[in-house]
Amino acid sequence: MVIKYVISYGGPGSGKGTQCANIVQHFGYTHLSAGDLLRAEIKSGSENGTMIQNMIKEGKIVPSEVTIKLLQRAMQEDGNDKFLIDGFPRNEENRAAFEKVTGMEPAFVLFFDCPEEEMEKRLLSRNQGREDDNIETIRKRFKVFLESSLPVINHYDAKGKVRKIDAARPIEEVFESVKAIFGPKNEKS
Ligand SMILES: Nc1ncnc2c1ncn2[C@@H]1O[C@H](COP(=O)(O)OP(=O)(O)O)[C@@H](O)[C@H]1O
Ligand SMILES: Nc1ccn([C@@H]2O[C@H](COP(=O)(O)OP(=O)(O)O)[C@@H](O)[C@H]2O)c(=O)n1
Repeated sequence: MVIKYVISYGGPGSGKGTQCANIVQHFGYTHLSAGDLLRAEIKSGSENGTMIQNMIKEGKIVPSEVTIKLLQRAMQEDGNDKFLIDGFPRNEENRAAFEKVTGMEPAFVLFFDCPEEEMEKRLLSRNQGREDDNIETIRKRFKVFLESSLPVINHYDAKGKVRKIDAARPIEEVFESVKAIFGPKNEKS
């Protein structure tokens, strides 16, 4: 089976997860959120749980090998051939390590571009009880995003794979842009 994956990329609160849920409905991809997988790992009481929890509280990026193992396991268990990988890669090391381990590159990268003020507003009203949605951790996450995003985007840009979307618009409008990128031929019948 030939496996294909698309990356959902953007700052914290840019709306990646929200758009991924729409894409799953419309285009039949399996959504794999790196953040959700890491949070599930904390809950499962695994030996890495405490380390992951501390990193997330500080807005830091968990070592690649940990996140990659979780993604690979989820892909193997699912059995679909189309994956939407959300919140990964978060930095250049994430990207290079994943491609080395799997030997696969993404079909394309959806880049949800959103100003910080808007992302901050959304995160502060997200109400999912997340330990990292407080102003102190949010600022740290923005800093990490600013520092780590450019090399990742530049890498994919050089390969012509970045599809930049203005994510500051209402959810439905953003999804119209997403649909135009996936194209009518990929819609579920
Ligand atoms: N286009 C949008 N306009 C307004 N609010 C949005 C939009 N997209 C997402 N949201 C809301 O903002 C918050 C963060 O969105 P989410 O999809 O969780 O972001 P991310 O996965 O990028 O961190 C959620 O509460 C979501 O309902
Ligand atoms: N590839 C990843 C993705 C998330 N994470 C951690 O998980 C946190 C939350 O990521 P997320 O993708 O669920 O949420 P947002 O920060 O995009 O809102 C990040 O701030 C990191 O601490 C990570 O370490 N490595």
